[in-house]
Amino acid sequence: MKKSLEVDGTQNIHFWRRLFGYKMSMASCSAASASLAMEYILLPLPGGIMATGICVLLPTAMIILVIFSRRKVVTLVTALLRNLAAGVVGTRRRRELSIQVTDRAVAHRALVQHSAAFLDRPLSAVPSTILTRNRHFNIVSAPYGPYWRAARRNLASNLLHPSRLGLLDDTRARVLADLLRALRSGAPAGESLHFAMFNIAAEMCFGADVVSKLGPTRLRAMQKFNRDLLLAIPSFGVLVSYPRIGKLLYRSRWRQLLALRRQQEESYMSLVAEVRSSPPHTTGFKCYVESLLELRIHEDDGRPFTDGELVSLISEFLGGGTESTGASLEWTMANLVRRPELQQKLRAEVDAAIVCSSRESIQLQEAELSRMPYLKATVLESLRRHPPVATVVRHVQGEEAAKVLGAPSVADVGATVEFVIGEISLDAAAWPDPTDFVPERFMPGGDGEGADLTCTRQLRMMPFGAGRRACPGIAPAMLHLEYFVAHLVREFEWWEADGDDRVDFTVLRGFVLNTMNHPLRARLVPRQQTSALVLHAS
Ligand code: HEM
Repeated sequence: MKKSLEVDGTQNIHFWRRLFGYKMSMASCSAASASLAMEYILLPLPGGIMATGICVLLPTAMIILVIFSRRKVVTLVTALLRNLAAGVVGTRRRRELSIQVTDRAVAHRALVQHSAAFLDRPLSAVPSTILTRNRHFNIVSAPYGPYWRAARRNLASNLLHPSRLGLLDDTRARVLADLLRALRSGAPAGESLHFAMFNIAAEMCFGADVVSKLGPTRLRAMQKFNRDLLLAIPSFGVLVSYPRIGKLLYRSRWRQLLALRRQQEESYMSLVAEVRSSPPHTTGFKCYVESLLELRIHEDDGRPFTDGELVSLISEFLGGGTESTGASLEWTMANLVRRPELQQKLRAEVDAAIVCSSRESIQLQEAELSRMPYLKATVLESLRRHPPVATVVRHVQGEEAAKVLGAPSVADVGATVEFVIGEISLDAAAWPDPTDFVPERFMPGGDGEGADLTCTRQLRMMPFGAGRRACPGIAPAMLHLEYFVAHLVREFEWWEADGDDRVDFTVLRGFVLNTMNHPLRARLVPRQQTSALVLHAS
């Protein structure tokens, strides 16, 4: 197995880290080093020498570690046994490369210019694909083909298309009112922002009537198990690669997976039944579930989605779409709390737009938002500096991919390729002082003026991915981020809290998304003049 590859911005990453996930390799330095020692020293050797090596390495490592800590010995032995049982077998079976791309030119070449060779993702670690042995897909996990096309087309053109977003004005207004009420009564900022994004997605998914019957307690419970699932996904990786052995060795993970899936099925299918029994919408906004129930996959004998597929698609919609938007909203507000001068500049723009508004409504509409360049610049800078999704992942094999990656063996053995979104958008050649938070970059005359989020022309940041499998949720995500940021700075002055509640930009590691490790806390001072401005305008 080729151990290290540094070609044109790509590099091989450790098999063991991929196998056991970030948490595992970080859990104990000794276990991680032993894993790496095995990977580098033992695995390339013939069976007999390898076994002898393990016999030498294991007792030596134990003797050294006993001197330091007994607890570490236990961790090491457990890790080694698990590595031996699952990993060694696996390494001998699948000698695929694992490649990281941090160079934006390589990313553009691969994902946009040669997108046909970069269409599939590796096996997904979501419960549905593990439990059904890769038969129930959602859009993210589906291989490029008829099922993916039908499901993606339905989502992108029926629900998320920019022309449909105006139909959600009432939903946005309702969720905003709930959010402002919660913040005025002292609810914690970070959690409230995430819940607001979940609330919008739930209405888009099941319709306003069904969600209003649910009530906030059940909605919060749904949000919680969605988040628990996203938190657990990295640890399910081993169950995907080695379902049989993984199930035996990681019993608690297996039980957690079953419990999460059961919760999803019970909760979502009862709501699907309610949507089914409601009269269909002939005009206005049609919720996601309604569109899924009507859809037939023509390329697959015109069949409808199965219940298992419905649960997976709903889970993806509620989980992926809301946690990423919620994380981005939280990062944006955290930067505005830390930098009051940016907040002031943004507020001046928002206030000016409201004074100029000819309507009585206090809700900012898409038309007004589109006339706020500094608002858009702030959201874009937040997505560049704190991209909520950490990596774009592809599974590739064949000549074309091998050529683009500069790794000839990819043609035969294949590779998992991770495009590291955060590093790509911190390229100092594209952005001066890349780690600074500077919305002005995206204003007229700035380096990022006219930034292309679809990355078609050029790739300088890729928060929504790139190519044919890029995120279909760009339009609603941008609209909701701009809408909520504008109203939040209009309604409150956001000041930094004291002590432990000061803004902490540490990222929660080991999660599939880049969210704040310490949820945002802030001191919110309601602004009285807002309603006066609106009255003046009307
Ligand atoms: C700030 C918010 C969001 C960010 C940063 C984000 C980011 C991403 C990224 C990086 C990908 C992978 C793209 C690739 O592989 O090239 C993705 C895929 C996807 N996103 Fe989003 N997303 C956001 C919001 C949403 C929303 C609101 C939805 C809608 C419910 C959504 C639905 C999806 C789906 C279905 C895919 C899979 C696309 C496919 O495989 O064809 N996302 N997103």
